[in-house]
Amino acid sequence: MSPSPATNALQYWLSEHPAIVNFRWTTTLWGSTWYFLVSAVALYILAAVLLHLLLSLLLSPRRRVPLGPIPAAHSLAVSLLSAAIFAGTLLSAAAEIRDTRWLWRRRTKNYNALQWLLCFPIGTRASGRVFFWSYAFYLSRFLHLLRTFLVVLRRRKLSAFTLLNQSFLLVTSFLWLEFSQSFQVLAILLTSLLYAVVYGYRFWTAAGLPGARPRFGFVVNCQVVLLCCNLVCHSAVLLLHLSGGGCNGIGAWGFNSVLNGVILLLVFKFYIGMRWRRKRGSGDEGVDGEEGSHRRAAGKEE
Ligand SMILES: CC(C)(COP(=O)(O)OP(=O)(O)OC[C@H]1O[C@@H](n2cnc3c(N)ncnc32)[C@H](O)[C@@H]1OP(=O)(O)O)[C@@H](O)C(=O)NCCC(=O)NCCSC(=O)CC(=O)O
Repeated sequence: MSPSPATNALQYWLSEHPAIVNFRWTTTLWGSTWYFLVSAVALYILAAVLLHLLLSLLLSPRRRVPLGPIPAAHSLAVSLLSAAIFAGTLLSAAAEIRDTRWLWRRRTKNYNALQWLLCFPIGTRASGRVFFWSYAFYLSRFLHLLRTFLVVLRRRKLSAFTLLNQSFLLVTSFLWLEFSQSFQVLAILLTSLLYAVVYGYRFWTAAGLPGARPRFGFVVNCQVVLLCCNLVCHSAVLLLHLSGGGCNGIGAWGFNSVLNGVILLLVFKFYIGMRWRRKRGSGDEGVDGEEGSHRRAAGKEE
């Protein structure tokens, strides 16, 4: 059975368009220099802290800044963009495996698609389809950062975790491209799927769509699942690196593993604390999603 015109169009726009196939990570691309990365992270942290301090000086701690439909629109935009990145990466990875399998097989016998997803052959360059989507993921981080400012305005909350987590993710996605790091295809698939689900949920609850009931611990539960999957994949990368001919970008991978380990510890600490508080019967703002805690707070204020 031949694919439908809609499937063909999707395939073309997500994995066969010349801009995708001929993509190359070069210093002429927006955001591709170390100077830009360091400035962006510093500016983000500074702007978030300044906004938080400014609001603390100008408004009482319980006063929230109403933002109307902006948080819901932002959640919808992040969710749709993440779903597009997920679909693009999936189709591009399939096309890349189909087109380059012969090349890796020539170098290493029995090298299969799963191994390629976990461990790029040494000498892999940041060009072609999957790196196009890696760049799209890196750019999408900037849209993602806006949420920190929306949370500061609406919930009057700024946690060190958020600053750390968002900065780490920006650095991680830059390193993926800069060092053609192994495992990035799987990491993008898992992370963009998580964003599509978490932000879809945030949009759904914010817009009050049918069945929109904030669920206790939804975001942190999703986070724990993702980080556990990452842990399993990281172990597999290490195993392949040590047992085979080595994986490309292993230095960047080691650095990202440390960042991931720090986030994993913070999330687990938060998760255990949240469960423990729930057991003792005291609620915790923010564990059932932004919209739920916002609505509770709004209810208290009204
Ligand atoms: C789940 C997320 C969508 C959450 O993102 P957000 O956009 O809400 O941003 P955020 O950073 O402000 O996170 C806030 C949420 O974290 C949860 N949370 C967990 N631990 C927390 C802690 N210690 N302090 C405060 N909040 C904490 C809360 O439930 C809160 O949700 P709320 O505010 O609703 O209560 C995602 O950003 C995330 O954290 N992903 C896990 C890290 C990740 O993706 N790693 C992949 C890297 S792959 C990789 O690195 C591969 C490689 O090594 O190469």
